Amino acid sequence: MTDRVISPDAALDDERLEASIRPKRLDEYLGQQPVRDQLKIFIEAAKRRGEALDHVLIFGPPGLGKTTLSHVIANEMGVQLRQTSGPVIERAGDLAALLTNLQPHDVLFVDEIHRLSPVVEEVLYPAMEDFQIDIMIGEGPAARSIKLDLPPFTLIGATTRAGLLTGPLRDRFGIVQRLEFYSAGELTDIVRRSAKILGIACEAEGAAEIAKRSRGTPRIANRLLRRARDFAQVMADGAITREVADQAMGMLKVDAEGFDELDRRLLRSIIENFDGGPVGVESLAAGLSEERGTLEDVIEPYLIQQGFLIRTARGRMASAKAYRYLGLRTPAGRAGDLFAAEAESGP
Ligand SMILES: Nc1ncnc2c1ncn2[C@@H]1O[C@H](COP(=O)(O)OP(=O)(O)OP(=O)(O)O)[C@@H](O)[C@H]1O
Ligand SMILES: [Mg+2]
Repeated sequence: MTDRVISPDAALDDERLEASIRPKRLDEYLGQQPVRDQLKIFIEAAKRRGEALDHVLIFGPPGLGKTTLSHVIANEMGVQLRQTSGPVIERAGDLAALLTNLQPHDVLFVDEIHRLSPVVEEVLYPAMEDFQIDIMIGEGPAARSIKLDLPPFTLIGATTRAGLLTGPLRDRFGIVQRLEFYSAGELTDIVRRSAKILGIACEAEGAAEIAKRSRGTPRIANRLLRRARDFAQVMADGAITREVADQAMGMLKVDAEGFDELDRRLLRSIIENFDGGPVGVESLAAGLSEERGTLEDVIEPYLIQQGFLIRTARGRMASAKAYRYLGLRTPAGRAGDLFAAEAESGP
């Protein structure tokens, strides 16, 4: 895993500071309006009926707020949250122990739920559907299976890509929420909120500058805010103005699009080594010495969302926007040429 300032993966110092700025209630959870609107209703309805909330599947790229949202849901429901993750639950017995220790209506949060073993998944199905599990007692010919009743609970599963889940598991979630990249306006609000909590002097324009370069990701926005604070304290008078934010980002080599060296290398590699694509994800990953999963989960989604990268059935292609971004001429017949032609014929 690359160590880069705009990595959406959590770093150690993130973990500590994030605890203080992580939203606890739905109205502190900024952006993701459709998700919030829906959950508000589902939570209210479940509470009025005195039931556990239906199982929730949350998916979206790293750092967009899946874990945060799970805690928010438990808080709003007024229940405890137990946290685990797919790879940690090795045996069916581990899952049984977790489930039988829940209080009625509690949330069991399973991060990286796409990494559950098939055996554990089998146990999960009746637990989710009927609040029952079958466990084996004893071994050999004396072994027998007994049914245990579970308290009604809510399973919240998080994953970076819903496509990695098996069909039967996915079907057992009543509520499926997809998190989208945040707009610059939403991220500005998030930066301002975090600055306030951390006691950082940050002007509105400084916050906007940080937001623009955060790859649509709150975790990155909060991290860039802290780096801008360092810069402001040492190189300026402590306040994060637009200029200070701009200089700090320049020093960190995060450009105006929020891209760093790795993004640029990826786009340049497609163009220079693979003739603009299409190129298969494996070849691309090998060329960059990155893991395929990192490429697909961490680097690509934002480049695709922003229209720099196109995913086709035959592989990845650099768009005309990518050529322009790198200051290269767009070859004829490239996707998005229309825009390039318009842009070039302008004043
Ligand atoms: N909607 C939001 N409003 C304000 N801050 C947010 C929001 N979503 C996330 N954050 C901030 O971003 C940080 C990262 O979010 P979180 O850890 O929930 O991401 P994640 O999707 O679980 O990432 P991963 O895939 O790495 O587990 C949180 O600590 C929180 O401070
Ligand atoms: Mg998480």
